Amino acid sequence: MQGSSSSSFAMPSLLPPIIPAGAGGSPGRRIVVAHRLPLLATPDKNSPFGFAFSLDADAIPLQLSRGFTSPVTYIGTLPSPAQSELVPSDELDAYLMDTFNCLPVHLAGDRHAMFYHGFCKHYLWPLLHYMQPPAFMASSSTTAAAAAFIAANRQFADRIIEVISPDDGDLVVVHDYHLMLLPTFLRRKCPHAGVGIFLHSPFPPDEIFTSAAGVGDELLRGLLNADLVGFHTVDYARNFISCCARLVGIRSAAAVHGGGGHLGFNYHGRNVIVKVFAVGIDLSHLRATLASPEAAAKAREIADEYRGRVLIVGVDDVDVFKGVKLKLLAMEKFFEKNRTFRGKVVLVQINNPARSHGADIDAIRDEMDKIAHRITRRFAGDEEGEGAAAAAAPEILVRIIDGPVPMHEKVAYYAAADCCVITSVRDGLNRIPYYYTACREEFAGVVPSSGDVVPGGAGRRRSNKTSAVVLSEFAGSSACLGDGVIRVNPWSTDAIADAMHGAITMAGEDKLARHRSNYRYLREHDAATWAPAFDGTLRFACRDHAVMTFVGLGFGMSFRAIAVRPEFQPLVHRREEDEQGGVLPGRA
Ligand SMILES: O=P(O)(O)OC[C@H]1O[C@@H](O)[C@H](O)[C@@H](O)[C@@H]1O
Repeated sequence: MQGSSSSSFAMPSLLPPIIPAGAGGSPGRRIVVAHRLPLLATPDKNSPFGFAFSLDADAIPLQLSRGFTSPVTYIGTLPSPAQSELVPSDELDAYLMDTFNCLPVHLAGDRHAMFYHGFCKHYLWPLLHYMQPPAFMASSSTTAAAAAFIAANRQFADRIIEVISPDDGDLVVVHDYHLMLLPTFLRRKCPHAGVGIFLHSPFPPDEIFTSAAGVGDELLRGLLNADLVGFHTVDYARNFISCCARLVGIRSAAAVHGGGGHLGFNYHGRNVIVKVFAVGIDLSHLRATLASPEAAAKAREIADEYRGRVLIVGVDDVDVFKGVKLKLLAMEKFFEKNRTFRGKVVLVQINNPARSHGADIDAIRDEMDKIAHRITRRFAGDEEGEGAAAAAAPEILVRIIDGPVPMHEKVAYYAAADCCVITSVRDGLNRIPYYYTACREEFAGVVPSSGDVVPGGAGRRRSNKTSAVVLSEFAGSSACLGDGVIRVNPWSTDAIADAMHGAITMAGEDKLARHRSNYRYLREHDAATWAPAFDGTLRFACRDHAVMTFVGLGFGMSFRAIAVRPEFQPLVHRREEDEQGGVLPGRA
């Protein structure tokens, strides 16, 4: 029984090919572990489980598994709301494994809430986004949240232990910050496991990370218990290395440069490689979405609705770090500064549903609504200049769409937009500029160009195979796209407003050159390129596992006394036991 898909059009197979071990692919399986399984769950009375399941094509771990040449097993929690509502059973586990290669981790409701909302989203997420968490450490609820985080990471590791066979070449690929402690638990029970972890979040400088008193060093050790630690950018990798030097005592002099553009540590006699990997978008899946009748119909609807106006698009999670308030304030400034554009430019801001909750999330929504209404109140119907008579009086200048918006509608907005604006104050990568650029290229022709309302563009129909991206310098993707984007400091609303103006009035050749440069990057770094790169480095990092000997604590290590929070104490005690002759992480 296959769960119903969220969209009605046909998709190419999303699962990586099933290749029997030893049949030409890399040996062993890849056990891909993430907080969530790459599944969608919709309530379904006809299903024995109460939910119908389908693969979630937008799940990053699924997209990034496309390039593996080994069979893949996914481990993670069930999608919401199944995670909290479904009663675990062997039948369910067997069904998900048989149908989707998915093995669920059943975290009890309270534990999951404390793990995810309590520790991950309210503590780790701000910390990794360079925010010190002072209130957290004093709170008593924190102890429970930290304990849930530890217990959840252990439970994930236990699930891996049930299926891993290191001697057959199985390797574990862990996604993201929720599971930073997982390698510690896994290595205790399975010292020879080959483990790589990729952080999709930023990683802060040591000055910030030290504020996680009594927690940070164990998180670092968790990462160091992997064989490969991957990041989006060189800055995050460098920050991680300086945190390791400061909190765990690994002297940077002990880090050795590897041939493949990576840094290597010797941690307890084991090689640990730190490396940057490009994460792109799944172009083949995007093309299938763009080819759907739903996308074309939506694109035509958008073109009709915004005909004669320049469309700016923004798509963001509702999250304090996405800088959406700054974006709206900049839009207000843009209309203040550019009277001739009043009535001729509209911002459509799509808010993805928040995955967490709290006063900060509610506050963002309220502020966005207030600013959007104020912009319309101040500037709607106030247009002037040559096109004033012709332009229909706009009802709104900023339209906020509070998600969920299906992918086929998002791609239609991207394809129709003359400019995309992302103003995160801190962001691991942010692939929205990638999607926008790809949709402009791949969907050209379906949506009429609005070039005729841009000064200098009158009378000319510009090709849609062009795009303009205004991107925060604090988003990881700005380092990847380089000069293809107009880079801004999002803390300056003047700078954003000027960048928006620059983007929509940019000379055609300049715009085309930037678009081509961005699109080339997307083609060269398709999501399918991640797995071979990560897998190859992981296998290289694990090459000595079979013959590893204990090098000794003295090598490149010096420990200093760090006060450890009580809930993290069990980890430390175990480590001390290990160092006294037990199972030392990575020791043969
Ligand atoms: O918000 P969550 O559920 O903790 O998920 C975090 C991840 O969410 C993804 O959407 C982002 O692309 C990642 O960069 C990020 O790390």
